[in-house]
Amino acid sequence: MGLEFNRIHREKTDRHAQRPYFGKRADHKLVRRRKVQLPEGVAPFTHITRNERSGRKQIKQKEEDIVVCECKFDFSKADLACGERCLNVLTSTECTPGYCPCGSYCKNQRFQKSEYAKTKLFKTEGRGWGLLADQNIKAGQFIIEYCGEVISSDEAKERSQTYEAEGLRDAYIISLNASYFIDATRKGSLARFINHSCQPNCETRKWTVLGETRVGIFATQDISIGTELAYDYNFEWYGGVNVRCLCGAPNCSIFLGAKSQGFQEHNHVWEDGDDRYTVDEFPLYDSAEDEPSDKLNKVTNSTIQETSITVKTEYSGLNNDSFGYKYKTSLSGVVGNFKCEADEKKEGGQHPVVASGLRSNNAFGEINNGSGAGSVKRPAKRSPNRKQKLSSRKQINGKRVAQLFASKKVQDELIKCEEVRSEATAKLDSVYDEIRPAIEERERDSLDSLPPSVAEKWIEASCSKLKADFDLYVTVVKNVVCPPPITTEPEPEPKPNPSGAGDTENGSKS
Ligand SMILES: C[S@@+](CC[C@H](N)C(=O)[O-])C[C@H]1O[C@@H](n2cnc3c(N)ncnc32)[C@H](O)[C@@H]1O
Repeated sequence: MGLEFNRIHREKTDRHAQRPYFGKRADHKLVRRRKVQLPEGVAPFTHITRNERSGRKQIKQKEEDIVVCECKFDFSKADLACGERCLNVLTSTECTPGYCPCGSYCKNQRFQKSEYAKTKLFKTEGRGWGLLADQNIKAGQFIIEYCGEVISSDEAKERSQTYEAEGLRDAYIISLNASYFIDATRKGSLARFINHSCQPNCETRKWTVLGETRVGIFATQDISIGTELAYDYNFEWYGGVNVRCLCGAPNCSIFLGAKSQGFQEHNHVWEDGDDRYTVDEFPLYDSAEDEPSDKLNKVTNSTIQETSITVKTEYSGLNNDSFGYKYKTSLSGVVGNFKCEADEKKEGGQHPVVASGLRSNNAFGEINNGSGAGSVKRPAKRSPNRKQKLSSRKQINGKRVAQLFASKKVQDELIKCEEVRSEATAKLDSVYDEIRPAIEERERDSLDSLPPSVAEKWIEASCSKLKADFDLYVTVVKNVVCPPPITTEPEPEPKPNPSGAGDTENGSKS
């Protein structure tokens, strides 16, 4: 039964490869706006479940860039369709409707279908609104997408200044990649209410969905109903006000951004690793509710009622002076960045997000690239004179090194390696020139991943170059450590002397 379905389904999928079978229905779902009930006192914003790009249409994924997984659908295990072993899941890429062998049973379209966990807004002590789990959540579970308006870094900078001037205390700008940000201030999902914690129970991860990069909040541990959701903003501090972190965790860094290099360079941090900082010279934001709160404790309904009274105090007490902003970075107008520092060691390629917080800091930072087929690291930007720069970099020159060896055999071997390496370098440069339009197109569209067809070419050329480098270095080391034995050339045989000169009397040669 399972096999039979598989065959039929595959045919159906293939037949519709030209025009995705589920495409229309799925697209229709994508633009749906969900109504959410917001508690009284929440500043108005438009709730969306899909990122919006001002003045631009959604990107249409090219057919050649669709990555089809190799899952085999089995009716008797329909629940496992595109589970954790699905190639797309492993590479943080969602399956494309109409192309997945599991068809409508595919479980790997969580962003597309907005398969969020149940959550609820509540009022925290001193940290504004927060989001709590309204159901038990399993470790690794997708909780919600961080949706908002996708904007350029220039736009983010401008908006950040405007929000600050308007006296907006909380900020909701996170970075999507080097050039783009998600601003959830005016339009966003409930993820915008998730607070920072130094001991979080969630994290952000980037996924490639229909060719676009999107950010989701995932549970890092089992979370029971009623617990506040929090992730580590991993922000960068660029100067200005030092803001107290009210997460209440035992390992709390005390100030938002305290772990960042900017903060540590600017403030005196005790060298023995003590988490105390001198703050005398810096304006310190003290909210009315400056006491650390028990952030991840279960929140009962009565707490929600009680704390909602605090809101008014907090917002009415808003004083622009308390921010005392100084601008230190090239991103002028930015108080402090909530900069993401991706921790690539974590499972599945984690992608901490930069959250901007006017209550504390405005944010600009960068999420690292994702991993996987759909999100291969973009080759670093090359300047026009990159080739020149490359060649001026200190590198072993195989031909020159060859001259240092006495053995002709070693010299030839090194010269050969050097030639292979030069070819690989030239090939890499030409591949880069070839794929540059695709890279630029992706950058314009705020994608930090390359289409697989382009990425494959780049990876192949990069690997050849790396191998050529490696071979050259290994050859040098090998011959330094174990030089071939120096053999003295055998003496040439003397030519027979027709005149007999040089022959001794007894016939032996002299
Ligand atoms: C993305 S918003 C989170 C939602 C916000 N609490 C609200 O009421 O809309 C980020 C802002 O929340 C506040 N915040 C988040 N975590 C905090 C923490 N651990 N300590 C102090 N303030 C925090 C900061 O003002 C920050 O700018």
